[in-house]
Amino acid sequence: MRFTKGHGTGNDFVILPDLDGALDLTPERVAALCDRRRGIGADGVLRVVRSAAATDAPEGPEFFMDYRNSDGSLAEMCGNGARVFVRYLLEQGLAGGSKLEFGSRAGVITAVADGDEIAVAMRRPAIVGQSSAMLGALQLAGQAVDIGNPHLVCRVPDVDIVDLRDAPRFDAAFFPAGVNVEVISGDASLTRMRVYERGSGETLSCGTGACAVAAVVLGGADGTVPVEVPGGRLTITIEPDRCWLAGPAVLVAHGDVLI
Ligand SMILES: N[C@@H](CCC[C@H](N)C(=O)O)C(=O)O
Repeated sequence: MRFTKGHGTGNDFVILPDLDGALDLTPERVAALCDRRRGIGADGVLRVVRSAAATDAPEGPEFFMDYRNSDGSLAEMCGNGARVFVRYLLEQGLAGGSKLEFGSRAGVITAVADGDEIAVAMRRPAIVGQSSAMLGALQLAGQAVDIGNPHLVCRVPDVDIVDLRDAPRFDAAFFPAGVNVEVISGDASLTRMRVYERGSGETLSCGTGACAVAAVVLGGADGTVPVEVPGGRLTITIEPDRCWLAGPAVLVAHGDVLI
């Protein structure tokens, strides 16, 4: 099976071309591919499939991004994955031009490529309430944000001192499908963020997380926020009816996988 490896600000993915939807991509296979010692290693898998061959693709675009977390679970959306997916479509000649659309479980995504940067427009993040999470013995209050997938954004004095090795405990009644937990410091001129992703653990970056963070930092208003993550920098622009996530997206290898 052919694969490509890519990343967006260090949030890394195994990309599997499966244009006709023939692949049996079980959760176990995804977890094996993402295993950093016994597999290729990644935060998630991006299956590239024609919308006509996908069961959950929205009407319209030719291609569908089937995203899976590294534990094999499905997620509604992956912002960095979307940017890397676009880089793959462009580099493989499956799409052309600087503006394109593709399908995701969160609906149709618009993308714009500009040199090293790829920006994707997702739905506008909605602040949906308050909740809290326990990180070890540390209890953090936060704001819950929905951008297709669920996030809890918690302000801390210094993101570097938070221990994200273990999964945060959260209110399962509030987040019945689980949650991605972001810790942030700074302000709208530059926000620092670390994240523990549902289904993947701590990652170097999370695009939808950065959008959720921007919504909280801007207090629900429109605007642009640079978000610094351990893997680099993302720029988030919230408009009245959508949210742009911009940053680098890179392919690093092509190969054959035997597992
Ligand atoms: N890394 C992603 C988010 C991937 C999905 C997330 N772990 C979830 O389960 O919701 C991003 O860049 O947005």
